[in-house]
Amino acid sequence: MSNNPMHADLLIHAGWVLPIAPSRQALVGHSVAVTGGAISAILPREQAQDIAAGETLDLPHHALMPGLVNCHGHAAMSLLRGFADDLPLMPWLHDHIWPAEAAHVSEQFVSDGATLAMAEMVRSGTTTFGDMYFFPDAVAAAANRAGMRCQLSFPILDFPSAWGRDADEYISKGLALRDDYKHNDRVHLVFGPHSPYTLSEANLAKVSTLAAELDVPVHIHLHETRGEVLQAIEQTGERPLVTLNRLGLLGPRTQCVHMTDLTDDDIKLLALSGAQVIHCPQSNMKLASGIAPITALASAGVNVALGTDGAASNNDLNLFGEMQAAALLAKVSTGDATALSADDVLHMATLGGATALGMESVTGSLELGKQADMIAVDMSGPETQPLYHLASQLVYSCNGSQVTHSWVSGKPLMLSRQLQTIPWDSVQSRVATWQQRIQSQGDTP
Ligand SMILES: CSC[C@H]1O[C@@H](n2cnc3c(O)ncnc32)[C@H](O)[C@@H]1O
Ligand SMILES: [Zn+2]
Repeated sequence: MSNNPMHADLLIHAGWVLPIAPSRQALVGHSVAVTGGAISAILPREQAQDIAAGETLDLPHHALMPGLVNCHGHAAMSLLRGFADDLPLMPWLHDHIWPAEAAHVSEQFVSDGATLAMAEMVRSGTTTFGDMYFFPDAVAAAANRAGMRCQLSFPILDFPSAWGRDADEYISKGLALRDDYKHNDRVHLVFGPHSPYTLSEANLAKVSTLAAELDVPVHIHLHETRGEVLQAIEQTGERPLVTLNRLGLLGPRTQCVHMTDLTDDDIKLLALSGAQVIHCPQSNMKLASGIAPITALASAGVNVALGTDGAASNNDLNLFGEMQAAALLAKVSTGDATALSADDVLHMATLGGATALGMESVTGSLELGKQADMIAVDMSGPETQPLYHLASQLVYSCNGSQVTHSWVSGKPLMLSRQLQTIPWDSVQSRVATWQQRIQSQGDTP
C-alpha cells in the first residue's frame, strides 16, 4: 500500500492502522505518511525507516483510523442542549424549540453554538460534519476557523426566521453563500429543504429543478415519525417519499434523514433511486420517533450513514455513542444479534458517511491520495483491555474520550486531547453568557 516516498510532512507510527478501505482489516504496527495534506504511504513500520519526515509521531498504543463523519446535525442547537427534554418531536419543536429559536437565534448565537458543537465533535473523533441551520454563513466561517470539513445545508422553509423571509429568499441567500465558498475544499454548501411538512410542493419542486440543474446535493428530514407519514397521506394521498420521487427529488444526491417509517415498497424505491439514508438512532430513540430499518436498507443496497442530529435532541454529538446505539438498536429491533456488526457500523460512521455526503473520493478511509482526515484512539486504558478485536473495542467499549489526536488534511485539530484550532476558554465563557440569557428570558423574544 505504498508508493514509497522518501519525504513526508508527517509520519505516524501506530499500534494499529484501520484503513476501512480497501480493506476493513486492522494493520498491526503500521505507519502512515502524510504529504501536502494527503496520505502518501501506509506501510509496515519496519519499512517506514527510510522516510524522512518533517515531523514524526510515535503512537504504539493507539489505533489510527479515518476521522468520523457525522452526517446530520444542527450544530448551533448545542446552546439548547437540555433546554427541552423528554418530549415527542412535534410538541418539542412547536412548543419549545421553535419559540426559543424565534427568541434567540442570531448570527452570534449560531457562531457561538456551532463552535461549541465543533469542540465537542473534534474531542469525540468527528472530522467531517453535516449541518442544517439558520445563518449557515456563520457556521461556514466557524468551520473554516476550526479547520473541520463540512457539508452545510442552507435551510429552506416556507416560514420566516431571523435568516430569511420565505423559500425564495432562503434559496437565493444559500446559493450566494455557496458561490462564496466555491473555492473552499473543506466547506461545501448544499440545499437543505427542512422537510415535506414545512415546504409546499411548489417550493420542493423548485429545489428539485435547481438541484438537478446545478448538480448539488439535497439534505432533508424525511419520514421521521409515523405521524408525519400519516399526516402527509391524509393531506396529499401519498407517502412523503413518493411525493419526493414524483417531484424528481429522489436520487443519489438526495440525503434522507431519519427514515423510521418505511414499507417494503419505500425500501425498494430508495434502493432504485440510489438515495442516501442518514440514520440518527439516539435522537430517534429520545424523541420516541421510531426505528429506521437499517439492516433491511443495507441488504437492499442502500448506503446508510450516521448522524447525531442536534444536541437538543440527543443530547450529545458523540459518534462513538451513536455507533454503539446503532449496533444495539439494530440487534434488538430485528431480534438478530448478528445484525450490524462492529465492522459494519464503523464503515457507516466513516466511508458510508463520506459517500452519503458525496465526499468518498476525499475522506472516509485511509487510502493513498485521500486527504489525511484521521484520528488516533488510545487503546491502552482499562476499558479497552484485553484487545482481541479492534473494531469491537472501538464500537462497544470506547466512549469517545479515548480519541487523543485529530487531523484534517494533515492539519492537527487536537493533539494529546488539546484542541489546536478552537479557543476553548473563550467558547466556554460565551456559552455561559448564552445560558444566562436563555435561562432568564426563556422562549420570549
Ligand atoms: C431549518 S434549520 C433546522 C430546523 O430544524 C429543526 N430541527 C431540529 N431537530 C429536528 C428534527 O429532529 N426534526 C425536524 N426538525 C428539527 C431546528 O430546530 C431548526 O428549526
Ligand atoms: Zn435534524
